[in-house]
Amino acid sequence: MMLGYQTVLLAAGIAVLAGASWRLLDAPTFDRFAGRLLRAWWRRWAIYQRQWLRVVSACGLSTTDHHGEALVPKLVAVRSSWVWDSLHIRMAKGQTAEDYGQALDRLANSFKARAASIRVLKPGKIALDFQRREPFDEMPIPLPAMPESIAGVDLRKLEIGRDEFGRPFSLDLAKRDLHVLLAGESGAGKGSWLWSLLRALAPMIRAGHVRLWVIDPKGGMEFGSGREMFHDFADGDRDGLRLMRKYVATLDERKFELGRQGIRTATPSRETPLDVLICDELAAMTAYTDRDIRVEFHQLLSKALTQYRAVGGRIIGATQEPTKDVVPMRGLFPTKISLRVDAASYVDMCLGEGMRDLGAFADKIPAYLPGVAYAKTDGRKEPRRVRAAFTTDDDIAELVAFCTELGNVTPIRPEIELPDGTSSNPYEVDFEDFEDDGQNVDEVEEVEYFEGDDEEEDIA
Ligand SMILES: Nc1ncnc2c1ncn2[C@@H]1O[C@H](COP(=O)(O)OP(=O)(O)OP(=O)(O)O)[C@@H](O)[C@H]1O
Repeated sequence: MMLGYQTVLLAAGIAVLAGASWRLLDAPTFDRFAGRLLRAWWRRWAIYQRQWLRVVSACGLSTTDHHGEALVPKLVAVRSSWVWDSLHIRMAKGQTAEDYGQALDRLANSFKARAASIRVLKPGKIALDFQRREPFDEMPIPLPAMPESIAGVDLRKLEIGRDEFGRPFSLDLAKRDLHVLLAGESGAGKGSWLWSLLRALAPMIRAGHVRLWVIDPKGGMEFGSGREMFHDFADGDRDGLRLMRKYVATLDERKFELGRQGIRTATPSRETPLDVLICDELAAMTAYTDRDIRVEFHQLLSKALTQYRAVGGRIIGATQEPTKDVVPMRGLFPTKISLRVDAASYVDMCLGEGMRDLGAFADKIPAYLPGVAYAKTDGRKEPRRVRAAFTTDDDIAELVAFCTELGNVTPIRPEIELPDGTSSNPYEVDFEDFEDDGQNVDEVEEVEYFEGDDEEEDIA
């Protein structure tokens, strides 16, 4: 049966209307499933293919063969994400990727791109990546309000910042983001990610349901101001090893204790707190230190990453160089975050093989946008571009005051050397001496954080 042109027009109209409403209602999922295909198709024909010949000629990328015939590189495919367009190109005979590298700025200007980069896909084939927009230029990232009580903390949704569509971005320390690796060069904004996470956990820290073990081996530069709210703190490499030993011994003990009781998973509480270990510069513990520290730390860290998930062990490791020497165990971190990194090769080292090809151009994050990162979580193929909110020194002071006001955080007390050569902790208190009058504990309903409902997270 022949369809009348009115029917075809009507069907097309309905499809356009449905697409437009979908985009309006949920731009991110529209982009993920339909937008990027439509956009790639549209941009290929409307922009790149139309201007291709002119641009490659103007940029000196077309040549001639011995008959004087033009040899022109071929545009074979266009892929498009919200921020980047990738042009797959078969180079003309006699060309190398280097030729395109030298013409990169000219190509970017010709296509009005903000930045460009080149990748070799296979012999004879390259990808040119053009950044079209910078969503974070215009987007303020509000610091999420600090939850007031532990009832307000959902371990599955610890808000850190916003993604490139302006949606809240959260980490899930209950199930998905059990250990997190953060890579970023100096000044890339690793601190903003770490402090945002602590802020989201604040009431649980205050109640003693989350304990923080912090190794800041660069002399306490990043975390020194928070030491009062940490269960344990080390500002050097040898002390970091001491802390790590203690962490592993504590969780080992808990693992065996719960095992003896037949409990397979622990619920965060004062008895079985979520023990979050943060190491601000892994390289200082795993690479640039004495061999004895390196070897033992590496062994303990690998153990901590593999054995304590169910009993409340979480590791957040940060590094400037996500190389094999520094983080040989990076495959054990289910969630990886790459802020601005020094080298293109660091992107896949941090996020995993092939992530840069999927659009995680972390080496191209502009220096004027600290806190922007690509986040790769298990179970999701593509990385997401995200910016963490910025926690100022005043916010940190407020956080520390809040977390310590009930006195549930074990204070860091230095050991002092006694005249007889032994050492003692002058502040050590035997807690058995005190009756717990229940005043210092937040009222909470018991929530099973590690097992239980499988409610879908908001962001697929
Ligand atoms: N999310 C953010 N939003 C806005 N500005 C930020 C953000 N994160 C960091 N900054 C700015 O960038 C500066 C450097 O950030 P930060 O010290 O966190 O980097 P870093 O990666 O921890 O560096 P280093 O490894 O040298 O400690 C901060 O002082 C702040 O001014």
